[in-house]
Amino acid sequence: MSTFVRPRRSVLFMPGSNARALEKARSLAADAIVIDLEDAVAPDAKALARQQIAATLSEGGFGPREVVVRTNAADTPWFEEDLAMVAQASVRGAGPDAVLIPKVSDPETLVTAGRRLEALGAAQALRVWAMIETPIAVLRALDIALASKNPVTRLAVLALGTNDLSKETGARIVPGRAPMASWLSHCVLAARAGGVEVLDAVWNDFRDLDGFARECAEAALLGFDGKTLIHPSQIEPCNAAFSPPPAEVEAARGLIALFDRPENAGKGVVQIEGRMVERMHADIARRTVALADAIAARG
Ligand SMILES: CC(C)(COP(=O)(O)OP(=O)(O)OC[C@H]1O[C@@H](n2cnc3c(N)ncnc32)[C@H](O)[C@@H]1OP(=O)(O)O)[C@@H](O)C(=O)NCCC(=O)NCCSC(=O)C[C@H](O)C(=O)O
Ligand SMILES: [Mg+2]
Repeated sequence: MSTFVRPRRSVLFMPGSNARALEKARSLAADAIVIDLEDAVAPDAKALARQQIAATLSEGGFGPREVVVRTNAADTPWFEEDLAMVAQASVRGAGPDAVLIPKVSDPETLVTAGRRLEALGAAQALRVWAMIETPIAVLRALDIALASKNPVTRLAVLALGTNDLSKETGARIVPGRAPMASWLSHCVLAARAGGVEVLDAVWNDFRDLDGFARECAEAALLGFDGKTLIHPSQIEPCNAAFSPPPAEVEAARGLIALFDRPENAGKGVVQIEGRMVERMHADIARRTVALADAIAARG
């Protein structure tokens, strides 16, 4: 049985209006980059940023990095043009891998956006990612995640936005994130129920790499696939936190081999050095190995 995994450990945001950052992104070790048209671009710079992003997409050169464009929110005057730019790039064969829609608060927004992409002729391969960053979005995270079952939505990933959540709720962003911990776990659970991946939110204090490393470790324990980032210095510690450690990969290979032995073919449970392992552990092990192999393939 083969398991396909696309690493999304480190997902770096950059303003679509920042040519230097866009150029740098081609050589950074992030698994994915998100070129932003929303918060990182001032209202009077939106049109220019859109043009710059279209040109950047045409130029390409991002190698194995997944390329994502964040539009403005669906209820803003910029959304239609943002989506059209992405769709047109996609029609030219120079589209990003995905479009990230901020402030998604219900599944209907994803259905409408998906239909619009279809009408604009966007390639089927273009995926949609949704930001969960409003109180209603957290409360409806399961409905939003389950929208992935409707192919028109193209939904593949949920990304948390704790800056907006803090703004909307008054909950503070503090080390350990106790005020938001239940929301984060709830969103991980919802994403898994919907069969989509889920990314933790950004860490704003980009000079504090120790605090950042602690938050990455917490996010990995919570079950996030990776974390969104704002600065290149965050990539390496983030990749380290979300990569399976070599000992875990070795143990996973051993476990798979054990279940593959002819004498264990009919067994649902075996033991390794006094520890019970079931076939579900072999499934987890296959994912670990697939992720490790995909990371190794990136060099
Ligand atoms: C935060 C920054 C404005 C800091 O930028 P800067 O002052 O240029 O930092 P440095 O001098 O330390 O930069 C060193 C070099 O690295 C390049 N750089 C910096 N940031 C990026 C980046 N994000 N991508 C690519 N390259 C980057 C600089 O150009 C320097 O290069 P060099 O010239 O070779 O020395 C800046 O980091 C920044 O703009 N970050 C991204 C901000 C952003 O996109 N924000 C929106 C997403 S976060 C969000 O929306 C939250 C969410 O929605 C929520 O609700 O929580
Ligand atoms: Mg936000």
